[in-house]
Formats: sequence, C-alpha cells, structure tokens
Amino acid sequence: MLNMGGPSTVPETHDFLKNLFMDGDLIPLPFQSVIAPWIARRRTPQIEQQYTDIGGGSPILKYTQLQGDRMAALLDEIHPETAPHKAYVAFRYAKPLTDDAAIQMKKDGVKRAVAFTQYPQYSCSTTGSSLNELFRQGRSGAVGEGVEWSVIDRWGTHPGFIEAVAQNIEKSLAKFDEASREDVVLLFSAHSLPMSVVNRGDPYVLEVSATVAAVMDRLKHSNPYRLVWQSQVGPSAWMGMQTGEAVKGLARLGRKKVVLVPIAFTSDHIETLYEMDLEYVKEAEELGIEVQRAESLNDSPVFIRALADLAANHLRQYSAGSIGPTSLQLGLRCPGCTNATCAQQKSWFARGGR
Ligand SMILES: C=CC1=C(C)c2cc3[nH]c(cc4nc(cc5[nH]c(cc1n2)c(C)c5CCC(=O)O)C(CCC(=O)O)=C4C)c(C)c3C=C
Ligand SMILES: [Fe+2]
Ligand SMILES: [Fe+2]
Repeated sequence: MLNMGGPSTVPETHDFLKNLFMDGDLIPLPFQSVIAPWIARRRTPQIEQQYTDIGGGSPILKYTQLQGDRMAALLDEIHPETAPHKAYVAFRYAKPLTDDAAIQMKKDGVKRAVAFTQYPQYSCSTTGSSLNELFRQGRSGAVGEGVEWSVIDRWGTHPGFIEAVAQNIEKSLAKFDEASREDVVLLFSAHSLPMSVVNRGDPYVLEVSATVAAVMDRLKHSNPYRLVWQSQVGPSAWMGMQTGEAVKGLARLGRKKVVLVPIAFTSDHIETLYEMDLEYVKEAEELGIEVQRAESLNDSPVFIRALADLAANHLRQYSAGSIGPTSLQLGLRCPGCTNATCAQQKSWFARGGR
C-alpha cells in the first residue's frame, strides 16, 4: 500500500517534512541535502500548528492500515487462489517508510508482492516517487531475494471507486433543501501540481479530470460542477484555478450553495481537515455560501471492496498471463522526463522486479 503518509503525532511533523523536501522526485532542489533540512525546519512550526488544529496528527496511517487489512480479508474470500493475502503499508515520508515495510516483508519471507498505489491518479511526483523508492529498496535486496513484483499503478476510473465517491457526494447533497438542490455547485478539489511538472507531460491532471467525468456520469450530471486545485506551495506557477479563489468567485456570481469534494486522496489529511474544513468552509460561510464537504473515503466499505476488486482482477489477469507485471501506460515515461531513476524503475518492475 504505497502512499505519502503523514505525521501520526505532532512531534513527527519535522521528520515528515524533512523526508518530503529531501525527495528530489517531488521537489528537485539545488544542494538538496543542505537546503531541504533548512526549509523543513523553517516550515515545521506552521505545519505543526495545522496538525494540532486537526486533532494532533494525520489519520492516514490508521485508515491505510484499516483499508489494507480489510482488503486482504476480502481478497482471501474472492481470490482464494493466491491466499493468504497480507497488506504492508509503505509510506514515502512518514513511518512506516518503504524500508520498514521491506524489513517486515523480508522477515515474513514474502515471495510474491504487488506494489499497489493508493493514489487513484498517477503522477511522477506521487506514485512515481513511491515506485522509485521501492525500486531502490527492492534492487538492494532489502525486501528479500527472488521476490516477484507486479504493479497496480492507477485506478482513477474504477467503477467501485467512482461509486464510493458518488455516494459521499449524494450524502452531502441530501443535506440541502430539496427544492433548490440542483443549483448546488459540486466543486471537485485536487492537490495542485507545479506547471513545470504538468508541462513535462505528467498525466495527473488528465487522470483527475477523467475521475471527475466518471463521477459526473454516475451522478447523471445532476448538478453543475468544476474541477479546481488546492495546496500549492512556494512562488512558482501551479495548476489552477485555486480552490480558495473559486469559492470567492462563486460567491461573486451569486452561486451560494456548494459541495466541496476531495478527489485525489482517499483518506482524510491536512488538506481536507485543515484547508477544506477550517479554511475554505469558513471563508465560504463568511461569504454567505451554504457549504458541505463530501466525506473522504476513509473506511467506506464500498471503497474497500473496490480496492479488493482491483487487486483480485490484477492477480487473476496476471496469473492467466493476460497482463504483465506493469501496465503499458506505466512503461511510458513523461516525454519531458530527465530523471534516470524513472527509466531504471520502469524496466525493473517490467521484469517483475529482477
Ligand atoms: C495526489 C496528491 C498530491 C500531489 C499530486 C502532490 C504533489 C506535490 N506536492 C508538493 C509539495 C508538498 N505537498 C505537501 C503535502 C501534501 N501533499 C499531498 C498530496 C499530493 N501532493 C498531501 C495529501 C499532503 C498533506 C499530507 C497530510 O497529511 O495532510 C507538502 C507539505 C506541507 C506543506 O509544507 O505545505 C509539500 C511541501 C509538490 C511540490 C508536488 C508536486 C510536484
Ligand atoms: Fe503535496
Ligand atoms: Fe519521470
């Protein structure tokens, strides 16, 4: 279960930020090993305050572990051919890190493993970075010798995932007065990307858009909607329109009913619990907007069944030889990619981790 992770407690914030700013796949910095710890130290107090304000830490580990354990139990039932199944959490920036998962897998004597990204839509800065780290650990033998790997690299239009998101939107819509419910604007919000990443051919923006289109089809276009982008960091140009600006713009246009929908992350985190709930919702209410935030998927049984379905289909097709260890799409580097690790990682996984 690959994801970025988050500090489970406030004192873990500094190490989380240090690991994040040290990641050249996410934020390439000159003199990274010197500059990254400095930026992390400077940013820590502000981000610590945000984690304090959302209750003392990120719930991502709790939810990822729960999703993984329940998915593995379901897999034992629906795909007994490869049972028993066990989920290992491998976070990129917080404990348990990829090397922690590797140690545990080696101890357990794992011989067959699926790298299952928990980011629905692919970006080199998220899933790509996690796969690069897993490749480094796997190649070094940290996970054990002779492990056969395959990859589930993206699933942003899986019908079970779409259904789970749509159900949460419907729950939020039900809180509005029925007579004017169709006027409610669905504001899908995803973590933004620097334009430098978009412009090197990263598929994330397209894939998030595909998720939104699939959700709207499932909802039979019951409401008007927009996809907007949040959480940009630093002074460079990022993908827009920014969520905060969109909320203000809707108020200016007299669109006073909004559901905010997190669409690129499956568990609650600082962006839902802090930016959405404490910043955007508050701002919207001050502008006279009636606003609901659609719940994150968290422990949604529909979502967990979708994860099990994705894994079962992958294992079934892989065993039948109808798919290889990686998708064809994973094999294509961004046309503007200059990161040599991406090339090595893709061919290592395409050979099943050999
Ligand atoms: C799919 C989601 C995400 C993408 C794409 C993404 C790209 C991306 N992020 C940064 C820089 C930062 N992100 C930070 C936190 C953070 N990022 C995501 C998700 C995506 N990032 C989440 C869910 C979080 C919060 C974790 C939590 O527990 O809530 C941070 C740290 C926070 C801060 O300092 O503001 C940075 C920095 C870049 C540069 C980038 C694409 C290149
Ligand atoms: Fe981010
Ligand atoms: Fe790349």
